[in-house]
Amino acid sequence: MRIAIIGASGRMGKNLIQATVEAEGVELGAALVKPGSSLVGADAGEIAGVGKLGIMLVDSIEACKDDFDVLIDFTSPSLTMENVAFCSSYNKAIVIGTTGLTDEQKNELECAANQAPIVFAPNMSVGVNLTLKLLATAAKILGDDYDVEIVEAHHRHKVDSPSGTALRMGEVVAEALGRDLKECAVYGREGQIGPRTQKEIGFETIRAGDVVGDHSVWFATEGERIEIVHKASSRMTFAKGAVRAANWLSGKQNGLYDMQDVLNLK
Ligand SMILES: NC(=O)C1=CN([C@@H]2O[C@H](COP(=O)(O)OP(=O)(O)OC[C@H]3O[C@@H](n4cnc5c(N)ncnc54)[C@H](OP(=O)(O)O)[C@@H]3O)[C@@H](O)[C@H]2O)C=CC1
Ligand SMILES: O=C(O)C1=N[C@H](C(=O)O)C[C@H](O)C1
Repeated sequence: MRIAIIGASGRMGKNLIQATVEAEGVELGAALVKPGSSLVGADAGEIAGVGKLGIMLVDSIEACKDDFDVLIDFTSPSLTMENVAFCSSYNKAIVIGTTGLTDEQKNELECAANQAPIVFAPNMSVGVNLTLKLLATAAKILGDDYDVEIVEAHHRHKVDSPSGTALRMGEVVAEALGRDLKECAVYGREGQIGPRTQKEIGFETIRAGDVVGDHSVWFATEGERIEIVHKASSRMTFAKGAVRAANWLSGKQNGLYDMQDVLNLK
């Protein structure tokens, strides 16, 4: 599997280059940066701190389309949607880690998946994907007596809120409780808000310093509370998951998959 990484000089991009180089069964085919970037022509390995790889950074996906089988995209929603259109028109696989997509963009992914195999997941770490299973189990056992609150913390540069992972955690818990997250989610309370309603699922966001990604889900009732917590301490956990997903896509039929499929957790 030849992998192309777009957003190669970004926080995740550099980790993705390292994870690709370290993984078996895959190789780095291309690495892309923003059009006009001063990094065009630089060695992708040197940018990622893993030494020379002989793969020069480029700024056009069209120009390197023969150099890869699967694109890994951790960028922004609008760029990701352009890349999805490109990959589906050339029947290339794509692994998407970008968060903050609108409902309309998520629907477009479902259509594009008729023409290309796609893995789309807000969090590629094994730990978070196991946590999603634990959350469904906890919610089913605890039921409506326990208030659910989801607290997430990320670095100061993150642009979307709540995190994609927090939203997915909310969806999993809501589904297990027979609720629709769109109807029961409450974001960032402030002012004279009155008492909590029984079925709401609250989201709180912290943005500070260099936090890689913390998620904590509370189930609280009179007399006790349970907290299910995941803390990422390195972006390599996401990058390794994305490369695993890229490798997993080899020979897969067109369709929309997530990390639960990749990790066989369904
Ligand atoms: N699913 C998961 O497991 C994870 C998901 N994420 C998500 O991944 C996304 C990226 O996060 P992060 O790496 O921190 O963000 P960064 O801003 O560090 O990286 C994004 C990169 O994309 C580049 N870029 C922008 N436009 C283009 C373009 N037209 N062509 C090529 N490259 C372009 C940027 O370049 P420039 O800097 O020059 O603007 C930047 O290097 C976010 O949505 C985040 O939430 C993050 C971690 C884990
Ligand atoms: O932007 C980040 O950094 C992260 N984004 C993802 C999200 O929005 O859930 C995953 C991870 O927590 C890091």
